[in-house]
Order: sequence, then structure tokens, then C-alpha cells
Amino acid sequence: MVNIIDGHNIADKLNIETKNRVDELKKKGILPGIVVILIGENPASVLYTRMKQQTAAKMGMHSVLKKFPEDVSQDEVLAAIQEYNEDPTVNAILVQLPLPKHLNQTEIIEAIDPKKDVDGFNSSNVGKLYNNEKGNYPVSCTSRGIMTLLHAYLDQLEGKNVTIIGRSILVSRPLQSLLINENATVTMVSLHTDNIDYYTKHADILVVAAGKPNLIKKEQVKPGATVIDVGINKINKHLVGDVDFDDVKEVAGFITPVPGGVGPMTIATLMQQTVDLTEWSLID
Ligand SMILES: Nc1nc(=O)c2c([nH]1)NC[C@@H]1CN(c3ccc(C(=O)N[C@@H](CCC(=O)O)C(=O)O)cc3)C=[N+]21
Repeated sequence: MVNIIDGHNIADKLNIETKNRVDELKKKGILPGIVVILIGENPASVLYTRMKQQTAAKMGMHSVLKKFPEDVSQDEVLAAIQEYNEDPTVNAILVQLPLPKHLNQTEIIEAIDPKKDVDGFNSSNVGKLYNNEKGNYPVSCTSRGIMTLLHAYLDQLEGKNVTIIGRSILVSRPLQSLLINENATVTMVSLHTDNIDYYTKHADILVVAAGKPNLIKKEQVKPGATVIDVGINKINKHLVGDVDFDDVKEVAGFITPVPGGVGPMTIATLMQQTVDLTEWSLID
């Protein structure tokens, strides 16, 4: 019997915890603040930034949406980031990706104060994760959200064979680090991999972040495996993942749906990490 991983349920629980932490901070006169910087009018980005803002508002956080037109200059974006870096009411800065092509994404991400880098994309935070450093630092919200889902449904990750399809710096690479830091055995593959089925069939946990709708079928999945679908593809106005859900649920032990799986965890983790950054700013 397949178990469907309920991302909304786990996200709701995390959001309650986060809201309680916000309330505790407020009692001390501290209000966690997040700024989301949105450049241009890509419909998906507009939708996601609105969802992020609404969730932050529901938690009673200070939440700002800073919008720029598509043709904003690099210097204007950098100046805004500088301003928020210095603004004590702002604990978390998120620049919604992808950016318009004329902008230098690396320079923009590197301009964010690492202590306000709520996405964990700044190279100093990426380096800490890579090196499995102890201490407090933010990491990719989608990756951390996937770890929260896995911990909610599986007893342990140590010794598990994990295959990740995809190599993105936003999800797959940070997730690889988080998993190997917990003693899982992680294999990174991609659409360039020869005989990809060999790797998918070996996986106790299969994470699919390839950006290809319905890429994975049941013949490629080990019976009883946990399948995490990171894909978000729009087809005829419907949202589908990278996994053929109806097919793969026949063999999987646990599987995330799209929508309602990883997506809600990304936003809940963003809120969690905004409060983390706020608390950390008080201690170091
Ligand atoms: N700097 C930055 N940080 C991000 O974290 C970031 C980003 N840029 N750019 C875009 C991606 C994508 N992303 C999602 C967040 C929530 C859902 C989500 O909640 N999805 C719902 C469905 C929403 C719908 O109806 O479309 C679900 O899967 O159930 C999906 C995708 C964050 N991203």
C-alpha cells in the first residue's frame, strides 16, 4: 500500500511552530522581518512571491515586497540590497529567481549579507553546508524542506541509498550535502547519465528534480522506495511533477504529490528560516 506524503500537513505543523516562535519573539519586542525582491512580471514568480508574502503576513511577521521593473539596472538592485543589509527591521532577504538575463545573478546573491541570506545561496553559506560546519547558517529552503519531509516519514536516513536526478545549485546540490551529512549514500545523476534506470532502481529514496514532466515510471522505481518529486511543470494549466504519480504510486512505499508535496514545504521552511535568522542575530 502506497503512502502519500502530505506536504500540506507537515508544512502546517511547521508553520504552527514558527508562528509560536514569532509570538515569543514579539513578547520580547522583536519582530522578524523578511523582504522579497521581485524583478519583472513572470507569472510563476508573481504567484510564488505572493504566497510567500501571505504566509509571512499570517504569521504576523514584518513582510515587504520590493518590486522592480524587468529592465531595472544591476546597480539599482545592488543598492536596494545594501539598504536592506543595513536595515535592522529586516532579518531575511530573498531575491526571487530566475532573474532577467541582463542581470548578474551571482553578484546579486553575493551582495546579500550572509546573515540575512534566507535562501542560503550566498557562497559563504553554501561553503559551510558543503563542509558540514557546526553552528548556525541558512540552507536552501527546498532542500531543508525535503529533509523535514523525509524525517517525518522515515525512521533514519543513515545508510540509505539516495539517488538525486538533477544537479541544480538551488535544490539538488544542497540536498546532496544535507543527506551525506546525515550518513546517507547519495548518487547524483542527470538526464546525461547513461543507463539512468540502474541508479533509480537502486534507490531507497529517489529524488527527482530534473524539470521534465512525467519522466519517471514505475519500472524505474524499487518497490517500497520513497519518491520525492521536486518538479513543477505547467501542462494545459495543470501542475504536474517530474514523476508519473499515478503509475509510480503502484510500486512506491511513500510518494509526494504535485501539488501538495515539496512546494508547501519550501514556503514553510522559508518562514522557519526567517525566524532562525532573527534568533541567530540575537546571539551572535
Ligand atoms: N530565491 C528563490 N527562492 C525560492 O525558494 C524560489 C525561487 N527563488 N524561485 C522559484 C522557486 C520555486 N518555488 C516554489 C515555492 C512554492 C511552491 C508551491 O507552494 N507550490 C504549490 C502549488 C502552487 C501552485 O498552485 O502553483 C504546491 O506544490 O503544492 C512551488 C515552488 C520557490 N522558489
